[in-house]
Amino acid sequence: MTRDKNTYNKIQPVIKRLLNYIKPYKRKLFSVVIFAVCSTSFTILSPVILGLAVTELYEGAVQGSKVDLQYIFLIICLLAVLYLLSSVFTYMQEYLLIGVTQKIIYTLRSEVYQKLYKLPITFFDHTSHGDILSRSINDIEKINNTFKQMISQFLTSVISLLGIMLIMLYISPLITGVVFLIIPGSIFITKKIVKKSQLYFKNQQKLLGNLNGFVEESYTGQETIKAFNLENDADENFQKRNNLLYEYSWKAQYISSTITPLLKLLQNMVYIVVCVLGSIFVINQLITLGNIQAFIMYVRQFQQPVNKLATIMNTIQSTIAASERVFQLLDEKEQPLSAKKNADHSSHNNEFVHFENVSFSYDHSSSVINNVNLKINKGETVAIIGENGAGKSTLSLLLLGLLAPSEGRILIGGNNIHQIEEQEKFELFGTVFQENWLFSRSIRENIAYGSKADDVTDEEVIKAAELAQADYFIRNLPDGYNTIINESGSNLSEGEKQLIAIARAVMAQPEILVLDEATSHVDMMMDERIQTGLQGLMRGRTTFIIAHQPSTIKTADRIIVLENGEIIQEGNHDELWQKHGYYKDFIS
Ligand SMILES: Nc1ncnc2c1ncn2[C@@H]1O[C@H](COP(=O)(O)OP(=O)(O)OP(=O)(O)O)[C@@H](O)[C@H]1O
Repeated sequence: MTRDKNTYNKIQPVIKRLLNYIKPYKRKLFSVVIFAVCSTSFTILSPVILGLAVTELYEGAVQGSKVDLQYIFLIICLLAVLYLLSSVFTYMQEYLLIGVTQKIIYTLRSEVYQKLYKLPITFFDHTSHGDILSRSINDIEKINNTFKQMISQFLTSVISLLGIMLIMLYISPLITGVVFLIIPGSIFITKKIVKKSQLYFKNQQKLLGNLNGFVEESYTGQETIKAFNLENDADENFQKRNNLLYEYSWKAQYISSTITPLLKLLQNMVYIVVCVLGSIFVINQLITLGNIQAFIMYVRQFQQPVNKLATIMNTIQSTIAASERVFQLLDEKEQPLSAKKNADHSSHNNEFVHFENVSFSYDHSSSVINNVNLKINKGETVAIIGENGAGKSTLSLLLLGLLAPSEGRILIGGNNIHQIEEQEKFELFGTVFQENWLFSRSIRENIAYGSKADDVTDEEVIKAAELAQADYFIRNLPDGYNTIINESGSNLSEGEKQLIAIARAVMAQPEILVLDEATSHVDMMMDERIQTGLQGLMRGRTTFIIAHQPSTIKTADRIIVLENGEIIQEGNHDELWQKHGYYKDFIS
C-alpha cells in the first residue's frame, strides 16, 4: 500500500469520529445549513440582478433607447434588501455554529480530563507530562480554533460553488464548460499538496508535545540543572528540539501555502479565456453585455470558494493531526473498572488481606514482584523492609489497586481489589507516601479531603492535625488553616507536606492504613512525636508500613523482608532476630 493511501486511510476514521461529536447537534446543524443556503444564495443572485441594470443602461446609452430609471432604482432597492437579508442569515448561521462547536470542544475537554483519571498509573510513567498537557490543552485548542471556521467555510464554499455553477450554466453552458476545466486541475494540485504536508503537520504536533515535555522537565528540575551546571547542556538540548520543530513547522506551512498561488495562476488563465470568449459572444450578439458582466463576476466569485476549499484543506490537516492525537489519548487502555458494589469486606476466616501468587512487571518483561503470597489478619501491623528497588512501594501500590498484578490476585475480605467500587476503595484505605500530592486549596480543605463525611468541622480538622503534629506549624503560618497551598505545594517543605498528608489519613479513619516512608522528610524529634500519634491511629487497623526506622519496624506484628520482589524472610521481631539474615543485619 502506498504512503498516500495510508495517510487517507488514517484520516477517514478521524473525520468519522469528529462527525460523531456533531451527531447530537444534527437539528441545529440542519438550521445552520438552511441559513447558509439562504445567505449564500442571496449573495450569489446579486450579479444577475446587477446585470439587469447594466443591460438596461447599455441599451439606453449605446442603442439610444430610453433608460428606465425607476426600473434601475427598483433593482438597487432589491439588491440592498438581498444584501441585508444575507447578512442576517450569516449572523444566524455563525451564532448557531459557535454554540455547537463550543459544546463539542467542551465535551472533548471533559472527556480528556475524565480519561486522565481512568488511566493506569503506569501510563504516566511512559508518557511525558508535557505530551499529555500538549494533547489535552494545545491539541484541543487547535481543534477549538479551527473547527467552527472549517464547518462554516466548508458549507458556504460548497453552497456557493453549486449555486454559481447553476447560474453560470444558465447564462452560457459553453463558457461554463471552459471554466469547469479548473475543477480537476484544482483538485489535482490540492490533493498532491495536502498529502505531502499532512505528514509534516502530524510531526509538528508531536514535536510540540515533545518540546513541552522538555520545558516542563527543565522547569521542575531547575535546581538540579543549576546545581550541576547543566544550563548549557539543557539549552543545547532545547535548541535541538526547537530547531526540529522549526524545520517541521516551516515545511508544513510552506508546502501547504503553495496551494494558493498555484490555484491563482490556474484561475487567472481561465479568466483570460472567459474574457476573450465573452467579448466574441457579445460582439456576435449571442449574449447580453449585462449577462457577460455577471458571468465574469461569477468567474471571480467561483474562484473564491475553490480557494477557500483549498485553504480549508490546510486547516483540516492540522485539525485532523490534533484530533488524532486527542483520540489516541482517549483510546488509551484504562485501568480496569471496579464494578462490584457494596462488597462485603468482613472476611469469612481471619484473613483480611490476601496476596495470592502475585507477580507484577512494569514493562511486561522483567518481574518486579515475584509470586508473593501473603495472608494478613484484620488489625495486624505489617512492616515491609528491603533494599532500595526491592519492590516495597510497588507492593503497596498493588495493594491499593493502583497497579494491576500481571499474575495472581489481591483479595480484601475475600473480594478482588479490582472489583471493589472506587468509593468503597477510597473509604477502605488511608495512605501517606514519601511524596504527597496536595491540592492547591487551603490546608483545612486538604486535611478535610481525607474524611468520608460531607461536613467536616474545624474541630475535627484541628484534632487530626494535632495528632499528626501538624497543628503547631500550621498555626504559625500567616493564614493558619486558611493558607492556600501553591500549585505543586511549593510553599511548604516536604516534611510539612507529609504532616498534612498524615493529618489527612487521620481524618479518613480507614480500615487499612498504608504508610510508605510516611515520615522520611521529618526530623528525628518530630518523627518520634509522630510515631506516638501514628501508634494511636494504627491501633485496631490493618497497617502496612514501609519504613527505615528500626523502632517502628520492631513493634510491627509481622515483618516482611523483600529481595528482588520476593519474600525472603517473614516473622515478628523476636523470630527474625534469632535468625541470621537481612533483618538481623538491618537492625544491628
Ligand atoms: N514506574 C515505574 N516504572 C518502571 N519501573 C519502576 C517504576 N517504579 C519502580 N520501578 C522499578 O521497580 C523496582 C521496584 O521499585 P520500588 O519503588 O517498588 O522499590 P522500593 O523497594 O520501594 O525502593 P525504595 O526503597 O528505593 O523506594 C525498581 O527496580 C524500580 O526501578
